[in-house]
Amino acid sequence: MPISVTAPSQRVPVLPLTQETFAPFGTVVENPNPTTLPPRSSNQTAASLGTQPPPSPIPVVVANQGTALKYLDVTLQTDLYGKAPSGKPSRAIMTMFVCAPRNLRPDPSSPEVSTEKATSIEGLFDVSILERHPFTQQTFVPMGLSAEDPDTRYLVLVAPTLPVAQGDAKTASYPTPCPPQKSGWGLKSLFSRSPAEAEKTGSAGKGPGLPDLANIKAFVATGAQAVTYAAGTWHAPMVVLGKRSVDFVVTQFANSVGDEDCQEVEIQPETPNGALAVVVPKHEITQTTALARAKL
Ligand SMILES: NC(=O)NC(O)C(=O)O
Repeated sequence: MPISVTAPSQRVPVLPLTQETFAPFGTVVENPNPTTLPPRSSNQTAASLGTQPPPSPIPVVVANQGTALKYLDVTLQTDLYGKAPSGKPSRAIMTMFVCAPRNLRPDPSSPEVSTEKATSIEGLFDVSILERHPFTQQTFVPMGLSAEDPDTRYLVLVAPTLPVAQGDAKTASYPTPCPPQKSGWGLKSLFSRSPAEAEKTGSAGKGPGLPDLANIKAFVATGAQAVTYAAGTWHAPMVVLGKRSVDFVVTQFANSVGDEDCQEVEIQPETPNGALAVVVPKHEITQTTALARAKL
């Protein structure tokens, strides 16, 4: 039976999904430099690279006889099952989630769509459940989408983990790896992708605490972005927006021990009319935000 937690009524705005904003929760997997093509590209407008890889925040090498750029360690595959109480070994698994678009609730505070002041909000998504995989990262790779497709986007909803007092009854039963030591964390280590550095950040597990609902974050992802939830990161089940289902290839580790693979909390509203609701803007609004960001 999942644990139930009460959430105060709250409206959560969506943020564009970037490496920087998502760093405390995992990684965004995307082409780090879409305007740079491989050296032996037939596209004449591409920057000429010769045999040297371009400067990049993510290590990159030229591969495939000069016809490819290979970015290294675009996300870490974290297996912490060695610390699981059952001792049952894990295996790397790949699954496919075929996700239907979610229904959004109309925003009661928006003006009528027929008036001149048409609303910029598509609707509200009520968060009713969060889950985490304490011993593994989980990577969702959308298939067959384009970054510009107005009919498909998806939401990535994540929450930090609350610290726990020893003996906290609600979380005591949850098997989790030890929380990482925070000393020595800095911006550099947060953005580093080397396994040693990752041990100091979220990839070493987040500890047994419940989700910090006051600090839940909502990101809107495009079809050109995949997302990795770091081990132990509280997140909502996938929320596809738009008109069509989206297929995601999902990679992670698992050992088939129920609460070592997945733990859930149900979110109850504090009052009958209150809800933890993500405010979903219309597609044009998020596109404009992304464009403005690209021009900075
Ligand atoms: N994220 C999501 O949609 N689902 C899961 O994490 C799962 O393992 O079921």
